[in-house]
Amino acid sequence: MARILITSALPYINGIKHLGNLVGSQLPADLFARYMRGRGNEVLFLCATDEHGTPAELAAAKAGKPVAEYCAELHEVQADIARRFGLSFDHFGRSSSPQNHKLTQHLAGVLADNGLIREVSEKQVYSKADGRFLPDRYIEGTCPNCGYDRARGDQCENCTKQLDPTDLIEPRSAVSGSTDLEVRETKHLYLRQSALKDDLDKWIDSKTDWPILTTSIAKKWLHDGDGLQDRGITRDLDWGIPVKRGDADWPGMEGKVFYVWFDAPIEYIACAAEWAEATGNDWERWWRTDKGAGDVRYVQFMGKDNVPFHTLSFPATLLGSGEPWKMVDHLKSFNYLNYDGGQFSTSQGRGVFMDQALDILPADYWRWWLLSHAPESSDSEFTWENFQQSVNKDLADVLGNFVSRITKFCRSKFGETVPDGGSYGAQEETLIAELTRRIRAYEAHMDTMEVRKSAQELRAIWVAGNEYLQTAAPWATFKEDPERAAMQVRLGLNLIRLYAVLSAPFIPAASASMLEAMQTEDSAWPEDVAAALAALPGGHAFSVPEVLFAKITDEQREDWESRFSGSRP
Ligand SMILES: Nc1ncnc2c1ncn2[C@@H]1O[C@H](COP(=O)(O)OP(=O)(O)OP(=O)(O)O)[C@@H](O)[C@H]1O
Ligand SMILES: [Zn+2]
Repeated sequence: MARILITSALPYINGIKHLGNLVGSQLPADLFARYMRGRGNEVLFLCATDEHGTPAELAAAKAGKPVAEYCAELHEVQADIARRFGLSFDHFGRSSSPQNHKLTQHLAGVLADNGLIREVSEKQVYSKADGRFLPDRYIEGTCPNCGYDRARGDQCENCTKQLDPTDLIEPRSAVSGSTDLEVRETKHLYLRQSALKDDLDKWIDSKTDWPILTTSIAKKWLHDGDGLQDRGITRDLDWGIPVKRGDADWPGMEGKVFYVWFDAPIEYIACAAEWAEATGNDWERWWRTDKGAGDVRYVQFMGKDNVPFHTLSFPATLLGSGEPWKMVDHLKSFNYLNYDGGQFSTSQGRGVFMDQALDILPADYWRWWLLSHAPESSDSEFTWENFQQSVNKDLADVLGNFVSRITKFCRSKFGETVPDGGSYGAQEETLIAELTRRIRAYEAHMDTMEVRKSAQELRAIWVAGNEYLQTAAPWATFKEDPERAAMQVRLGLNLIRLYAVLSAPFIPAASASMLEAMQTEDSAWPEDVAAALAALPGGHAFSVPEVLFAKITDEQREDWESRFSGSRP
């Protein structure tokens, strides 16, 4: 039994996530966690809301709530939706937790002790009306390059020119619109990533099995231009983790907080401490190599935009601390899922959001489509037509139909118990050989987190059962050779249990219904396929389940297509 630590990129707090966020992080992480548990491994699967930073403050202001209250509420909203999507976190924490405050301050202190933090004096725009410093993207004005009047302080989105806030003509606060701005001097802490460049480079080079998407992004940031740059890890904000050096105050840093990208990944560790406190477990045996984490395999899941922070910044924090923290072993990254000819966008409310998805269909329909179309080797696109086709074909016609046919046929000829009698012939031996080959291939793809290939193989496993049923045709056999038909039906009913076990990582609710219909709690992984297909013996009672997957009609598709064509209110 292996020990596997799994984290998903932390969903940001300022709203409900869209299907792109889901398939780029939490959902494939859940697939892997469920699979690894199914194989009998010890798994710790962690996720949390990422709660600090300016966007959270502004979203709270818009909602007319204090930011702490807003975050607490949105955390509950996200936790509830995650549960309804079947995301099987062992703990869903919060980056604002006391555990994360303590650990973030501790790591900053140790980095400073190791000479890896320097103080930098900077000029930043201060808005008197708002009573705060404004991050670049919250300053708007006219672009000096093209004259666009809503250019942001970091970039003009009209002509794409990169800007500094001081380049803008007639700058104003994007928060209040106030033009009463001034440039003030302020001091910040920088993490000396450049000093860790060679160590990081060596560490990345030792990861020979990482996706090219992951290593190419890391290498680009390490070597392009002047190479890896030092990074500011503090901000002039109210909401966040106060800058402290361990337990001690940090002279000159009063009133400042750590930058959200410094504390968010540290929450992966703090989240385990939250879990330990809630459950009485020991978190250090998952995270400290001097305290039992030496045999842990740690896998992270995220979309491509998060890769630099996970391959460079967070490892710089851990390596630089000189403490025996567990470092990531495998980093699975994803390209983007797009929505119907454009991009998913939280700020523009474009696409389908997790709560809306669950309003129209159960989680398994979405889980199957999203995972079987995961944006692995390139970006992929959600269209309603493709969604309808895949769901109807794979889930309704192949898997659902198989379950319905075999259970209903058995009930009509043998009653609701697994029939006795008959023995395997050549056809059954061939099927078992094919299933064995395919299940071993499925395991290999799941082990290496090849999400689409895993889905393809699982579908092929379902198809093999359907084809067997079609050619064995127990309804025809029954007339001449009822014993043989009994054996065919018994095999078919056992296939339902086998499918439930294999499919659980993708479609956990449907799998549970299948096991319930088969009246069994035996969800042992089929190491030996022939033995697995004898798990339900003659005489075992079962029931005919409700329709597992209903087909999506053209009317439904058209209705949803128009309902989700604009932006979320
Ligand atoms: N369209 C997408 N397809 C796949 N993954 C995505 C997509 N958009 C974001 N992600 C990933 O979703 C995860 C959660 O992201 P987060 O909550 O920070 O939202 P985000 O990146 O700000 O997205 P958005 O700007 O659309 O709100 C991250 O790992 C991110 O890389
Ligand atoms: Zn411009």
